[in-house]
Amino acid sequence: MAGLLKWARGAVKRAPSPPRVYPIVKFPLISTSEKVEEENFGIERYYPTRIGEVLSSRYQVVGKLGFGNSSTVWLARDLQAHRHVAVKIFTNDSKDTDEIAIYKHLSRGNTSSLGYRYIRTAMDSFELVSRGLKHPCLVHEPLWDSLRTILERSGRDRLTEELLRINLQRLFLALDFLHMDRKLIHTGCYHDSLSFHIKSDNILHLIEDTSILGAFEEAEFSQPSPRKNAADREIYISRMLDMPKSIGEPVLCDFGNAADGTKVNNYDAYPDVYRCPEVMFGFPWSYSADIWNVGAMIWDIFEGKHLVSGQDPKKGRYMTRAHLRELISIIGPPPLELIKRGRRSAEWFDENGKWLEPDENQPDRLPLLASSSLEAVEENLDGKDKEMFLNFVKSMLQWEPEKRKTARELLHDPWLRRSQK
Ligand SMILES: Nc1ncnc2c1ncn2[C@@H]1O[C@H](COP(=O)(O)OP(=O)(O)OP(=O)(O)O)[C@@H](O)[C@H]1O
Repeated sequence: MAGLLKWARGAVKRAPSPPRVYPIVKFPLISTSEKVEEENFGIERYYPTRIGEVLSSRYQVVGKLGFGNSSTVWLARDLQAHRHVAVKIFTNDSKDTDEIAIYKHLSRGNTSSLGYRYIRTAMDSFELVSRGLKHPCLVHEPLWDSLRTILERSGRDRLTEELLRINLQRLFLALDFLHMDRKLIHTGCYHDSLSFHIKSDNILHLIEDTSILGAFEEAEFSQPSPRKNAADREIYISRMLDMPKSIGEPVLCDFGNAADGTKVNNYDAYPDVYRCPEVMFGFPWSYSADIWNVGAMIWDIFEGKHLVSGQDPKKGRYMTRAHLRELISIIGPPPLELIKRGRRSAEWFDENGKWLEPDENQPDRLPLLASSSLEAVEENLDGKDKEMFLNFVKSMLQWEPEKRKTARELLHDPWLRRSQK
């Protein structure tokens, strides 16, 4: 009987759709002298995707969603499952096969846990080959704008307090799953110009109103996006998805550089202003480094500016000493215990934990800044709201990693829970 039911279910399964035929139509042509999107990162590294192309005998590309340093991302129609998907096609030099392994690892966790809903998952993976070189590919749920793009679209530079809470609640659920269930730290290695930390670009939104996917496909079909003809390919301008009827839940993305939390991680990680004290001082970092990262990111999306600049007035660029003295000004000096643990502490502190001020022998040092506080640099809230918000932020921006609250503890924070009226 069970076999018969299975057969019946299979028999009524829809046959794969035939690929849509893309007629040769006119499209706005971009001058060959203009550099377009991924061309700025070295075009020969990218797979020469064409709109209308069927990938892996299953996914027909219907438009370009975006690009990054290591991939292009395309909206595709899954001809077998009769739905839209996002296909991320990695460059031929990418180390992002790690990302595929990480998605496999993520899917082996407790997928019924709440946090799993708030991380980007992979539905499939395959490989393309172009000019003899491999391009790993991941298939994801199509997602809507990132937090950063939402702010840009709305012409604002900061989220409302309520939106901030909603996003952070989901983010901490995602991090709790990542840290506790999967033993992963979101941000691992850090390359000079690339940053893979938790940031507003890495928080995208689920699409509940799927009509925007059909509208995207039709818009590309009837009014093809501008493109440039290059020797072996067409280079397209990405198309934005329309505004959905309502914005779906936020999901955390970009796990390609996640670090194994069960190992001792002692290498340089996190880009400049998001870097936690343990990385600056040079001792091992763990899950709590992500928490510091979130504390610093909150400033970007709620205050409309970085918490610190890290700009060294004498060197004219980011320097750890400039970062440290800004932090000292707003959260006070680091405890002696922490200074003693740091491999690099002697560069900035004496053996009693006192900041090394400039003197005749070392005039190039930076003097400490005037003392300020998080209260003084927070500009949006007043009274009780401000007090509760700052207590919440301070529980993340603790010099000592052990004193930072975990993602799970932060979910119980009184300021964060205030929205659940
Ligand atoms: N699932 C998705 N749905 C819709 N758009 C997406 C999706 N994934 C990525 N994008 C779009 O594609 C862009 C590039 O994606 P992503 O940041 O993952 O690429 P990347 O090559 O890993 O970037 P980088 O290496 O520069 O951080 C994103 O900014 C986003 O606009």
